[in-house]
Amino acid sequence: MEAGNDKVLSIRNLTMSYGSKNILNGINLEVTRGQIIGYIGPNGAGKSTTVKIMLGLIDDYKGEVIVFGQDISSGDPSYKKRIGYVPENAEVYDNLTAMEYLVFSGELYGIERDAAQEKAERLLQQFDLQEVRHSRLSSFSKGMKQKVMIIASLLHDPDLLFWDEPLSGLDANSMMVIQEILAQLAAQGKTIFYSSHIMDLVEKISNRIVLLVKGEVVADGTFEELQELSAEGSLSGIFNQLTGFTEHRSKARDFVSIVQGDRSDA
Ligand SMILES: Nc1ncnc2c1ncn2[C@@H]1O[C@H](COP(=O)(O)OP(=O)(O)OP(=O)(O)O)[C@@H](O)[C@H]1O
Repeated sequence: MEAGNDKVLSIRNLTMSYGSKNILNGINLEVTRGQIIGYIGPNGAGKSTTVKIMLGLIDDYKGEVIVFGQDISSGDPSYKKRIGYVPENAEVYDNLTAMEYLVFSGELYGIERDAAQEKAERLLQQFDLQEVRHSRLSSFSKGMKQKVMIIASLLHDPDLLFWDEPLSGLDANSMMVIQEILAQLAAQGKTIFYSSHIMDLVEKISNRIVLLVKGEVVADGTFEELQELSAEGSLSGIFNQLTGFTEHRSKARDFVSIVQGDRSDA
């Protein structure tokens, strides 16, 4: 633990471009232990790019990124041992069985093979997946795969979690369990960075919401604080307003009237 220091992550003036296209335009974020951050924004806003930088996968950024007190540009990868990651899409592992994938993931993080296997078995059982643990991931439903990815990200009991759309495909009961797991992990001082397009869920799960638009943070606060910025009551309404999208009603009205036989161009 970082004695007496609650700061987990610090991003200062982060900019990044692909060729001549500016993707991140000066992001500043300070994150402390126990926060569940809903990291949201329109497609292409730069969410995954920011996460990839924090994971050390992209290094040609400008600005400062400090994780657990370590400037990640120093080249020392040790901070990654304390990170868990659920990628949006992990189909590359489809040919492995659930157990193979989990043991492999555990070993990557330095857990002994037997210990990884035992912990994986117990966690799979919690998600009712023990009977299919030796089946290939390619035969799993989307929600089953997501559960395996979630277990893989937690096997080494990390302090910082990056979850990219982790609950897509999960049924309502499983979502409630995961939501509760996140709350309990955060209460124990873990930090969760959570990217999703499912606004109702972000609203429920996060204790802080960061909205990114065109590579800039346009809102950062609790859901209640964001509500003060907007006339809208729900997070999806706030999202629409702050991203400048206000035509959903007129678009829907036009669409429905065409469906119902309106032949005018109006
Ligand atoms: N490898 C790459 N080469 C060139 N441009 C890229 C690359 N990866 C991402 N981009 C561009 O960077 C921008 C930000 O992409 P990013 O994936 O970070 O967005 P995002 O907010 O995660 O979007 P989504 O919600 O769709 O996942 C987009 O315009 C995308 O086209």
